[in-house]
Amino acid sequence: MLPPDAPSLLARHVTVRFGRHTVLQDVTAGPFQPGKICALLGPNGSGKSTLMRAMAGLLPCSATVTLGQDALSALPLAQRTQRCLYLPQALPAPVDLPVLEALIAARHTGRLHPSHTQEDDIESALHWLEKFTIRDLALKNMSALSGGQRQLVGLAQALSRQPDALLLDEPLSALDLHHQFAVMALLRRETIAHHLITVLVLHDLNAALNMTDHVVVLHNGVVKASGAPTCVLTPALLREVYRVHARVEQGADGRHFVSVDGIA
Ligand SMILES: Nc1ncnc2c1ncn2[C@@H]1O[C@H](COP(=O)(O)OP(=O)(O)OP(=O)(O)O)[C@@H](O)[C@H]1O
Repeated sequence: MLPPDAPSLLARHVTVRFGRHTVLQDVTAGPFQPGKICALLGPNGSGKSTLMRAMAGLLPCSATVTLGQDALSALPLAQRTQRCLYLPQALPAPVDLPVLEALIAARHTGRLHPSHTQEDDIESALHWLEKFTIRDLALKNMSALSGGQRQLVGLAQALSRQPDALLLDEPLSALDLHHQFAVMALLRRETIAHHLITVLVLHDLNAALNMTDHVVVLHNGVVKASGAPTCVLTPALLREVYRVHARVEQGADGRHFVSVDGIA
């Protein structure tokens, strides 16, 4: 049950230009609801990362971003990041630091925890490593991790900071099938348990269909459609936006999948 005052995230009037190229034109995205996972979809170059970075305050742009009654766009960046955290598509830098320390450093970024003891910090870091089933990496150096392991550590760092809203840019891109499913299931559990607002960029439409509550489709600088995944991903939208002849089908187990017949 959600608390009655649980805030939702809303971005309005997002216009972003790079030189003469207008990437987003007066986009309204949201409200993204607490306790729900929303996938931001769209073809390459459609502006998904740009929209996320604009929502997180990482791009100079005209936009009004609110979290409940609070205008995030009026907050200093450090404060804004505590409430609405963007995890970029690029993997965390392979710094010369053990994973455990990288987790502790992330917990302290932009925030002072005067009441936290070193034991608290270590316990919290181990807790998040455990959740991502990577506790065995605790003492390994960040620079010695594989791409997928770095992505898992980046996600653990992001979740450990406990923002109100998490904006995850292609969080599954370096993960094998097992970890893709495990991470999506973990995100769902955390989203529900902590009334998190989780927005993620996905290219895997099957994951969007089966593991998210809502999708927003970007195309040519505007929101083309938004709503429940199976309602939005129609053959007409897949043809126009993704340029494929395809349809969503349902397997005997109830799960949905995209069946592609060819390129449109
Ligand atoms: N810093 C920048 N300078 C100039 N153009 C940019 C910049 N960042 C993004 N763009 C352009 O903005 C458009 C949208 O880019 P964005 O990264 O938001 O797309 P995306 O939907 O996330 O794509 P992908 O699925 O390929 O990651 C692209 O045409 C890109 O070339």
